[in-house]
Amino acid sequence: MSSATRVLGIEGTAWAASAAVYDSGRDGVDSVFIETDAYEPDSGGIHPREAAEHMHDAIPRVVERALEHARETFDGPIDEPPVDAVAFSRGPGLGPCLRIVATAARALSQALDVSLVGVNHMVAHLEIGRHTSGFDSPVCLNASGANAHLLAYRNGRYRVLGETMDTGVGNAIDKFTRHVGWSHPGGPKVEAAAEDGGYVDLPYVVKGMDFSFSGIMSAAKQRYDNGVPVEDVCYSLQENVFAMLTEVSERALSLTGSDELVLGGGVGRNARLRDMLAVMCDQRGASFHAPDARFLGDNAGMIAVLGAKMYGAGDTLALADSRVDPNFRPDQVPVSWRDGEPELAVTDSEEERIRGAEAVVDLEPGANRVTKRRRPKRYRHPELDERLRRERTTLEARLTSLARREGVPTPVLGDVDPLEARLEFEYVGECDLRDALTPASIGDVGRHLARIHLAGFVHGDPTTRNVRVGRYHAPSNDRTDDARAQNRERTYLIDFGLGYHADHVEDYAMDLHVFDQSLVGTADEPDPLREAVREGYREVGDERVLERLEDVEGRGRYVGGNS
Ligand SMILES: C[C@@H](O)[C@H](NC(=O)OP(=O)(O)OC[C@H]1O[C@@H](n2cnc3c(N)ncnc32)[C@H](O)[C@@H]1O)C(=O)O
Ligand SMILES: [Fe+2]
Repeated sequence: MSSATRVLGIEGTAWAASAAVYDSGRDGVDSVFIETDAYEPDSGGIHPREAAEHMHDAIPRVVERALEHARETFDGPIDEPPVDAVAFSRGPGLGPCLRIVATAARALSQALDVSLVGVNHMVAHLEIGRHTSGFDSPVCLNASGANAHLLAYRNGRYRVLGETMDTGVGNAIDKFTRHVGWSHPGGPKVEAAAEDGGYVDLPYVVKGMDFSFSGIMSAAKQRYDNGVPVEDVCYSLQENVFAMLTEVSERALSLTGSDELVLGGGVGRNARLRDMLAVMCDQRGASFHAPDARFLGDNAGMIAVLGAKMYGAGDTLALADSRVDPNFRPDQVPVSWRDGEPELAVTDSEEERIRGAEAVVDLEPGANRVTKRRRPKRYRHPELDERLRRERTTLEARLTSLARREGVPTPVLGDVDPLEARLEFEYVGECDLRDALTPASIGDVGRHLARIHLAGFVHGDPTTRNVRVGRYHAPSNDRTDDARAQNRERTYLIDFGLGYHADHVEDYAMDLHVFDQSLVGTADEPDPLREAVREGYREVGDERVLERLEDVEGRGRYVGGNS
């Protein structure tokens, strides 16, 4: 008889004082007991000091309750501890709250004489979904209060494929509800009010794999102040914010080639968000999983479950190393418990029909033609859907031509039909850059991006799939230098559908950053390639953009490479 693993978990990063007992079961049927005491501010948002006072009072109570449960359900020898380990949330979260949780966890592990496991709260939000789904290697959307990001497992880490450029998604929604005078947490109230609402136009901001909520939130407050019914604002807020998250999730599936998506985090309790993700996955033939509501918002169950996996891998902490980390990022965690498990590979390339996240693309190399159609996305509100498809089609046509005028190889435009969201292009290149990652082509990309930035616009989605590489076949009447240098390899930028006019260094740096992250996500040894794109950029472009790029990466949100 193999013995079960039993772990007591403690959570208290922000609002939930929670303790849980995970039992892996002897017969393959596991169980999770969770006891939670929520902090509910009288007014305003979460006050860090009040939250810490709540943890101080409530953590001992919930831990006691979990321990009682562990003792009641323990059928081992009377002189043995009722669990194998104590796991706790080490971060990210509010420092004073984290320290109370850590102190309780250390004391308990010592009293019981069992191992101590330090869990990253964000990774716990995603592992619980992987655990309850049974999926092998899903992409995970984390939609929680203080965060919003997409993660995928690669080279022993969870990589951040995309994330919010400002606040977390829950906090953004909660800020709006504070503005209209509703108590915390606002998310469930927005969901309830949205049921009686209709659609009004609001901003929609997706930049490559990243997204931003600040513009849409100010606009929502303004609409409300101007007398738009709050139900309509709530409805439209949900439609736009969740469509942004769904769009980026789809892009992550497309980029990684995964056909599994799991959802985590407190905002995952929202039925409209789950519905959009399910519809998107259904439309592209992927599987979607959201864990039960009790595992979505902050809870110690997810801490205990991941704690058990880490304990199984021998990933425990010495007391001296058990400091908390309020800024603990998910990509800082060495994933000890998935050794030898499948990771997200890069998909194979040339099919005749490519289903990107954005559009269906029909390739006819023989006819030298590519037709791109932005099909309606069923998950999006029809009005929003139509607006995005039309805008992106027109912009893509315009920016593709503009880039050519700046000397950047792009496909020649054939036909444009904004109403049908259809574009026809010349077929260019022989393969995607992702299948021919050479420093020379990547240097080209650096120079190309620098040129369009100097011309005052960004590509918006410069990934290794949006660059084509191949020999240039000049038509016989083309007498340019390029035509004479026929044997030279050419690097084309395609898919300007997310491009926009911009004159801020920050936008240019973000453009480069998107490409940089795509290299990190695609190449096994990204570092020389990352250097090549910077060198190319430096030759043509503005040095300040490269300085800002370092800045962007130095903000700590983005950790690339294999370290
Ligand atoms: C660092 C950690 O402390 C933080 N946790 C956190 O913020 O709690 P979490 O339970 O994951 O998410 C809470 C958020 O989830 C939102 N929320 C809960 N139910 C919701 C609903 N039905 N619709 C929309 N939002 C909802 C709340 O408004 C709140 O903003 C995090 O994971 O970012
Ligand atoms: Fe959370």
